[in-house]
Amino acid sequence: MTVLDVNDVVVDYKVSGRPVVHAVAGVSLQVGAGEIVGLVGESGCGKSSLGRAIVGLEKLARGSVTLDGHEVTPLGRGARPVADRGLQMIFQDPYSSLNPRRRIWRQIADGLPADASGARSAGRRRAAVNELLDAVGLAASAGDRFPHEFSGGQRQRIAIARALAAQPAVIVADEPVSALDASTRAQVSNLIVQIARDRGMGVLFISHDLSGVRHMADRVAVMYLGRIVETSPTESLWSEPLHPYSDALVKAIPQLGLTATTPVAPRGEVPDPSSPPAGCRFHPRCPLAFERCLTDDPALVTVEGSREAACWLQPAGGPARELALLEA
Ligand SMILES: Nc1ncnc2c1ncn2[C@@H]1O[C@H](COP(=O)(O)OP(=O)(O)OP(=O)(O)O)[C@@H](O)[C@H]1O
Repeated sequence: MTVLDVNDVVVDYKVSGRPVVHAVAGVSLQVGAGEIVGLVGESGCGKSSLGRAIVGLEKLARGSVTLDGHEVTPLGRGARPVADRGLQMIFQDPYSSLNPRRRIWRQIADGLPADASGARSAGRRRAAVNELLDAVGLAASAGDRFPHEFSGGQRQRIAIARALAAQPAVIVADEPVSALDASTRAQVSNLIVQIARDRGMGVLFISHDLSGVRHMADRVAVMYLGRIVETSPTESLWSEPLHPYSDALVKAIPQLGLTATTPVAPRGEVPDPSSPPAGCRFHPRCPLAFERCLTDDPALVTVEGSREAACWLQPAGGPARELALLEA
């Protein structure tokens, strides 16, 4: 069941004296209850801008965001704080979003909904906070401490507890584990998966680390220069990427056990989003580009039921199949 429905969202940045940056150029995306959707792509593709727009931290130039059937980001209202309790965001650096001078339990308690009588007693609020601390693997005593007393991984657990306090339907997590060391990264990723499953909560997990996403996401949306170019179930993306850009990202990951395979980064750089290439935005970097790609912009279309791709080679055969044909 779809819980978050992002429809044709556009985010522009206007800086005086400079051309407008079209960071998100018409993105539609859905997240189901209890579903973890990875949003991947190179730096500068617009992932953070999209995530921030979804929770209301960036102004939408066009489009809508619907949560549980209710529009939460009306067009033209402008940027506003994360106002809808049903949508919470976790950031890469939890320290910057925690108040250094307030005890942890109070910061988590701020997110608790008021109960039927309008306010919760201090004792009940503290008990609710203790439950949340327990849910993220921290002792109740952590609530009496201050942010600087915790490691990066523990702070991210606190940020998750604080987001959970509002009982969100969806969490947008923007690179939540990128700043952590490898073992902590796995633990915090696993925690997010477990919480999403236990609570039926949707997660949009933004990451430039495709291999990390592979172990936790049900589905992956690949973003390139402000657009979604492919959405696929995670394993399908791995075994048979439909879009040449997804193909390049998968090939850029060192394959365990295949020491002979040299990872190949997508060639070239992400173009300037203030003047994207004509036709398919990926064509200047695409090894499979042909005439039509230079002039016509491919829409994201359904391929094979649960998969979508924006490529003129689809639905009649993507990069993986192309390769198979060449090798045959
Ligand atoms: N506040 C801003 N003002 C102007 N341009 C911005 C602003 N924020 C982002 N941009 C530009 O918008 C484009 C998309 O940036 P965004 O941070 O959303 O991408 P990203 O995929 O999340 O990259 P990263 O992983 O590096 O954060 C980039 O060209 C970036 O320079």
